[in-house]
Amino acid sequence: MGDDPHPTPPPKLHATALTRTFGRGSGRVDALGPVELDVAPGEFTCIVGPSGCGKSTLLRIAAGLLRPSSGRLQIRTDSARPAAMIFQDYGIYDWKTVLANVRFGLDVQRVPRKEADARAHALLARIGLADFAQAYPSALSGGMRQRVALARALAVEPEILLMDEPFAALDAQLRTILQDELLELTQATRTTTLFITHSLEEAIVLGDRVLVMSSRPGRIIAERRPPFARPRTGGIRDSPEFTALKGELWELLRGEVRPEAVPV
Ligand SMILES: Nc1ncnc2c1ncn2[C@@H]1O[C@H](COP(=O)(O)OP(=O)(O)OP(=O)(O)O)[C@@H](O)[C@H]1O
Repeated sequence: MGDDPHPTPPPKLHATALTRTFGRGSGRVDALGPVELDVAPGEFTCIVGPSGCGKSTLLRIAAGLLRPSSGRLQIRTDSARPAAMIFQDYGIYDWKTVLANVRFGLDVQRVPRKEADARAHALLARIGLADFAQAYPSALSGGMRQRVALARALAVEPEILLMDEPFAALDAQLRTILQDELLELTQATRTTTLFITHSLEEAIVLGDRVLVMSSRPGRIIAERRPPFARPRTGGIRDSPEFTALKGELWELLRGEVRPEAVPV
């Protein structure tokens, strides 16, 4: 066999036979799996699935916040800061200024103050918050707070970005705006991302791949690749391909969302 001039890079995230249960005996809940999942470097993977199917559990295992019950999940790391996570509730510190919040991970990494400030200011400018560097989060709207959380996560140039319903608390218009901003940012940085959402629209706009999970215990039951070249913009929402894929994904999900409620 000759050497392949373009070998496929190993996945950034690799999960195999991954399961998680909570509790014991009659209180036992099979929350997740078995899940097989590979995420390639630079790939933006979205996961959609019914409520309670184990999506957050999967992400928390990826972030190292929770241990699997069986199987394993590996993140291939080239740096000391493998993963950054963003939650729905922002997770930013109210007692720190916006600048200090964005710089937080860099301070932990002991990046020299001057360089850390420069990187934080550059990111704030990019997300339209340059004028708020010295403000405290209490002075910001929900959308602005989530932008700060995003800037803080990206500042450390993570190997993989883990996002759990980051826009769920925002109103529809703001959500669309932040989707477009995240699209632009991640297309520029090519950050490997695992993104959980209830919104099919969000998954199609952002994802290289959309994975559909079954009801609990969540397994991956389908994969679709939105047929939109990169760099793409939010304008794809208006295309017939978008509407068709959204319909197809909804059909896949429909059987999983509270199956007991579906009339026979
Ligand atoms: N710490 C825990 N102890 C006991 N059960 C848990 C725990 N964490 C999650 N569960 C259960 O595991 C299942 C999966 O929860 P998880 O939060 O991962 O689902 P999800 O798909 O993220 O849900 P949602 O979309 O509603 O946020 C649920 O039935 C939940 O009640």
